[in-house]
Amino acid sequence: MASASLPAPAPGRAALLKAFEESRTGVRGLVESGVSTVPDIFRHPDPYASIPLAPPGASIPVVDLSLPFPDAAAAASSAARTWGFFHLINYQQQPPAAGDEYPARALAAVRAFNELPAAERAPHYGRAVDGGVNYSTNVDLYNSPAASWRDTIQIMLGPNRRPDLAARIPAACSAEVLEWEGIATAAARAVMGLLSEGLGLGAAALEEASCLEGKVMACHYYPHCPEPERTMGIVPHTDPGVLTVLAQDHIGGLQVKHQDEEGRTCWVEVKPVPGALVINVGDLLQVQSDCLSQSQLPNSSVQPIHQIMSNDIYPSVEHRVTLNTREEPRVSIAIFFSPGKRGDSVFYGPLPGLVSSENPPKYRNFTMGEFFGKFFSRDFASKALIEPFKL
Ligand SMILES: O=C(O)CCC(=O)C(=O)O
Ligand SMILES: [Fe+2]
Repeated sequence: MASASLPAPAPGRAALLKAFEESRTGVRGLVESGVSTVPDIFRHPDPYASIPLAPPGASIPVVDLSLPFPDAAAAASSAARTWGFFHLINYQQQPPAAGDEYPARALAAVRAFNELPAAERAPHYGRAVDGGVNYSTNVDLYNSPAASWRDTIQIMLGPNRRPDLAARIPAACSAEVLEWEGIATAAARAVMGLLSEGLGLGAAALEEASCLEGKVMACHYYPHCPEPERTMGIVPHTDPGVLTVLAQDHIGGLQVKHQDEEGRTCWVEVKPVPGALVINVGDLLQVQSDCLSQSQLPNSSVQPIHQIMSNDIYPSVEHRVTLNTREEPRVSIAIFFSPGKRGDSVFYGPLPGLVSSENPPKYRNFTMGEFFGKFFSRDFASKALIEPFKL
């Protein structure tokens, strides 16, 4: 019996991902090739469903670093408790000189790299983390049900920073992003001081717990999208670290989940504020407060040596990036700070000073290896990261 020849089956998601990945030019490469629709692998079922947008005028709090320390600490602590997010202003001691404005210079340099000809970007494309730098589309590309419209240069700044790191970062932005690292780290140090103070731990607690030493920078480029309603820039997620310092350009799109006084949940836009950084609490600050070193335990009794976790006092709040119809791309640079002390015998868990019989610990202790192992084996879109550590 003669069989009519059937059309070849449409390639499955795995084959489409493979073809996309082999182009080595990211989402920007799709835009360069002239796509006028969002390819299937980037389509989200209904990206903007479910939770409403907050009315215009709603916004995250502002913390002014030029206020006297106790006032700034009270403002940061209140913002972190109620929103998990705030704008930080007056974080640079001196206004930047003309032509030397940061973070604008770093954002422009990241944009310049992403807009180099495809043949110059492609050699950088890859997912390996051992080189200290990678450039790819979505760190969770193979773990998530739908890809997002974003390319990222990821830079491992510490601990175990490579001595040749500067040479491994694309030359188009290397000097600028490393200059920005210094300024952003100074801002993070100041904010950690405020937040530690706000927990009643004294200003030095987070820094002493090595929370400025673990650093990953993610330089995001969100190309213009032909169908912004079909996909996302970043799906709703929480950040894994202790604290995130984010610089964004003028485009906007970041939104934070927030519950108002009447208990209604909505997405609040984080509109770009010139001269402000966006600061947010990460999962480890929500959870952690107590770091234990087995090697320092006399007679196996437990002696806390680091205390950094807030036992849910500072929540790590979901956020996402939406796309818009503007022709321009969006650029942002996030630095995720986390504890630099990572040995198998170094444990993190709720701070003894914050727990009592009325306020029992909500999480068990864990190592950074266990924590980041969970982070890299899941897709972005879940709050599931800290669930396994809940008591
Ligand atoms: O680009 C942004 O505004 C946010 C980026 C972000 O949430 C992240 O990298 O975790
Ligand atoms: Fe994030």
